[in-house]
Amino acid sequence: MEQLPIGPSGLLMQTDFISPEAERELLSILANLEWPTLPGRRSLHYGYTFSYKTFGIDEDVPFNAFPDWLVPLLPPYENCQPHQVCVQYYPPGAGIPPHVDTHSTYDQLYSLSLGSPVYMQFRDGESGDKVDVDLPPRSMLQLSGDSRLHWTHGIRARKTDTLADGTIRARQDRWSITYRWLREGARCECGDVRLCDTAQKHHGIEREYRWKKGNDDIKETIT
Ligand SMILES: O=C(O)CCC(=O)C(=O)O
Ligand SMILES: [Fe+2]
Repeated sequence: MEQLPIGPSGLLMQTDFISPEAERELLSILANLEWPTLPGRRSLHYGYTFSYKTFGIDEDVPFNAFPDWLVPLLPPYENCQPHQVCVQYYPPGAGIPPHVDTHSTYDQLYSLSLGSPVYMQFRDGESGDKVDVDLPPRSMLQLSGDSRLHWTHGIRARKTDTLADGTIRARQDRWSITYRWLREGARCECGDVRLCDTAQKHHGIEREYRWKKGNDDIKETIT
């Protein structure tokens, strides 16, 4: 993994995490999965299920084992397998609102991009800085440090991205595989009252949860 020269600190990428042939095979497997019939972004979940009551894992739902095709795609950088994996499909024009993945619940966070390249936007709510990071297909992205905790990330819902040289790039179908590990003790110590649910709880801040269709473990942040 290499630190990206742009964006918040802690943003690491490994390009060509899989070969173009492996990507082609994978996309034919994904095409045959039973996706929810929704307009816009669609998600499938493996591993543990998120609980809206405890904001941790739902102890009542058994671990949904990783299918064979997913196992070789698990990031090899951590000392255990992820606790939760979310496979998402974005038709052209679909995005994901700016958010941080829940601090208290999740620790490490990785995402593998497949299909269309897309710009992911990182935002620092404090300074107002926005940075567009191009996610090439077959790249593995790690969000750690500031990029994980103190900047939001999201994908604008639009059909094109305008590149740095002014070229307009049409979006095609995109898939991503997001990997999450549970945070030990389910408490985050970062103290960021804007974005951290643990810090907000300490300060008695009532948060407004807005659950997302098809990707329910993500909530809108209060930037
Ligand atoms: O599609 C992606 O690459 C990332 C999606 C995301 O931010 C998430 O699932 O939390
Ligand atoms: Fe996310």
